[in-house]
Amino acid sequence: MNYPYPINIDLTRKRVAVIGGGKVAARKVTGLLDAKANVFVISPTLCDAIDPAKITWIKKEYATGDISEMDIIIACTDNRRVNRQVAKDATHFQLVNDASNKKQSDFFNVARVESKDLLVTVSTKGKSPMKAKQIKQEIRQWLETKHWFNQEEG
Ligand SMILES: C[C@@]1(CC(=O)O)C2=NC(=C\c3[nH]c(c(CCC(=O)O)c3CC(=O)O)Cc3[nH]c(c(CC(=O)O)c3CCC(=O)O)/C=C3\N/C(=C\2)[C@@H](CCC(=O)O)[C@]3(C)CC(=O)O)/[C@H]1CCC(=O)O
Ligand SMILES: NC(=O)c1ccc[n+]([C@@H]2O[C@H](COP(=O)([O-])OP(=O)(O)OC[C@H]3O[C@@H](n4cnc5c(N)ncnc54)[C@H](O)[C@@H]3O)[C@@H](O)[C@H]2O)c1
Repeated sequence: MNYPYPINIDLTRKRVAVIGGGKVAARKVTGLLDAKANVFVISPTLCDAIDPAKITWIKKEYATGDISEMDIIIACTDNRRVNRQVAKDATHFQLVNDASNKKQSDFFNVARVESKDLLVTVSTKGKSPMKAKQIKQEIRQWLETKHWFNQEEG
């Protein structure tokens, strides 16, 4: 992504589809539920880290048409062909993240440090997510030394 446009989105009135129910899906679902999004998981399986009571589980393999009513879509099955199909099926007014292919993504998820009155986000523009995670941890430590980040809040 050469020209990213960073924004904070209110997802409380949005429908977000996560395709796949594995480890990566679990991380994305956690962030989406923190943001109070209405989350739909389309996947034949759901890993233990996803609480079925907190999402709508559509227990099936992905098929074209499943995302037609969704605002935001995250494709994170372990099958790149399926993820590509999801990206192809999305219309121009839907936003898609293909977790297995940067080139097919309209947006990237970011690493974040958050407390009640502060949100710091980190992106390497897709180049190194591990580095983003590491930088996030260092920013958190730095904020703690300044007393700008209260662990109990965030
Ligand atoms: C920040 C974070 C947010 C989140 O996920 O919410 C995030 N990835 C995180 C972790 C992480 N990602 C990966 C590992 C294993 C690494 C290893 O083992 O070496 C770990 C570490 C872990 O799992 O601990 C591997 C990986 N990631 C991507 C690909 C595919 C590709 O590069 O095309 C592959 C290879 C898959 C494969 O091999 O097939 C792609 C993306 N990952 C992004 C975000 C976006 C760019 C962010 C940026 O601009 O910097 C982007 C482009 C799309 C997206 O996902 O939005 C979160 C840390 C959150 C935190 O902890 O704070
Ligand atoms: N972007 C990131 O942050 C990141 C990080 C690591 C890996 N990845 C990518 O994410 C992919 C998934 O990783 P994982 O560890 O979550 O895998 P996983 O094996 O834990 O989970 C895969 C999930 O996809 C589901 N699935 C498979 N076929 C499906 C279909 N046709 N329709 C719906 N669901 C289907 C499975 O049932 C399972 O729930 C990896 O292959 C890799 O390419 C992305």
